[in-house]
Amino acid sequence: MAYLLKGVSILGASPTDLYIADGVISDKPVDGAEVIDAAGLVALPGLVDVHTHLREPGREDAETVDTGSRAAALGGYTAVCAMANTSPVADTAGVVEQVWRLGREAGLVDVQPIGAVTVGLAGKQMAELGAMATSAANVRIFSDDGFCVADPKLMRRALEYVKAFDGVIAQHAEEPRLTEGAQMHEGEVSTRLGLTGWPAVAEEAIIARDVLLAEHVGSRLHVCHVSTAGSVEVLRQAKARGVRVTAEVTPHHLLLTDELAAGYDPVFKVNPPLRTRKDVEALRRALLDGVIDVVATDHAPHAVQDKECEWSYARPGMLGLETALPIVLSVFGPQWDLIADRMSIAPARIAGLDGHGGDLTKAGTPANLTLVDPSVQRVVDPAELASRSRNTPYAGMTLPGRIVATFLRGEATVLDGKAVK
Ligand SMILES: NC(=O)N[C@@H](CC(=O)O)C(=O)O
Ligand SMILES: [Zn+2]
Repeated sequence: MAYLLKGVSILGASPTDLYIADGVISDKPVDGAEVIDAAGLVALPGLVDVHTHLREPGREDAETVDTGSRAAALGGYTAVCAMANTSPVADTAGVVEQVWRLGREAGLVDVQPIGAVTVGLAGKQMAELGAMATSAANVRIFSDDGFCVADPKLMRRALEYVKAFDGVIAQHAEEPRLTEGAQMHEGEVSTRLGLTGWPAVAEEAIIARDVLLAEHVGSRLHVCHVSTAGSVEVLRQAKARGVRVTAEVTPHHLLLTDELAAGYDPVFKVNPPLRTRKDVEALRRALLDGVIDVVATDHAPHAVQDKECEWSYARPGMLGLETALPIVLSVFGPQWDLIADRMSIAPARIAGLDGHGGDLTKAGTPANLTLVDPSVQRVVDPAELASRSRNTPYAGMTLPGRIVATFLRGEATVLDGKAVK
């Protein structure tokens, strides 16, 4: 199928005609191309998420590779990295290949499996990182996300191991002794609500340790869901010294604060927890100045019984794929170059996903892109989400931006705001 995006604005530039044929951007008119009236629409390189929980295998009641892929495409994504905290854990070549194959079958986004760092995410014994790296899934990112690789010797060995093939360890930075029993951010609000707090230093201490380990080994570290102003300062110093560290921030940490816990609605329970206004502002500045490299959703679907219960019993995590771009647009406005870099180009580079995050003005670039209508305001209705779960913290909120179409290697996965298959 060939397409002509008529009058499209590439990253906010003046309107032009963009042709897609044979899976790539074409610089000459293509006969018989299907014409899409793209006046007023902005083309972005397809979004790439380095932190998605797809829940398959094991919790198909919360999400599957298929439903999660659909949510991703509808959110403007063309690639997602699937976290390893499934059941069984993605700690062998067999499981990562299964997830990779399910992604291919769904065919809506490129699903790039992340492998566990330790067997069963138990933090005791290194998983077979090499076998996962050389498997069909071609794993490059390893993470025990959900848990921190707390043992410094294991962390060091993992960093050393992946250096051989330029892999990266993505750390969920949480010193477990400092977060025992934690229910929310430790501060004024937790004191008032009588909930045990997760102190900012539990995150910052691990990041400080890990940038030193990464520096010592000369290997690549990626920090998941950075949530505090202090973490930003640790990262700023490490980057200034040339440490090979990258970092992500979630849409919810860019917008929401710990005050939301006051209603005890578990939809706002997440790890790391929502922090303070001061943290939110520091994270926004860090994304703007590049100390934080990417926006990652940490899309964390949960079944109703795991979320609609008493706060302390509820699982942490919130949906993200279908609302990420609207949230980022609402926070930063139409800064298209920034959005393209932090949500597509930089994440594709971190994940080693060639073909994503390409230059849409160049002929021959793989046609992975999304078309956004920034003029539309939409109310988030959980019932309309493609995800199998409903735990969005944005229900009822009016957000800017509608994903009109998404293309994966030149094939439409979303047209007119609807998934094609
Ligand atoms: N973010 C969360 O609160 N939960 C994630 C795990 C994680 O990303 O730490 C999950 O798998 O549900
Ligand atoms: Zn995590």
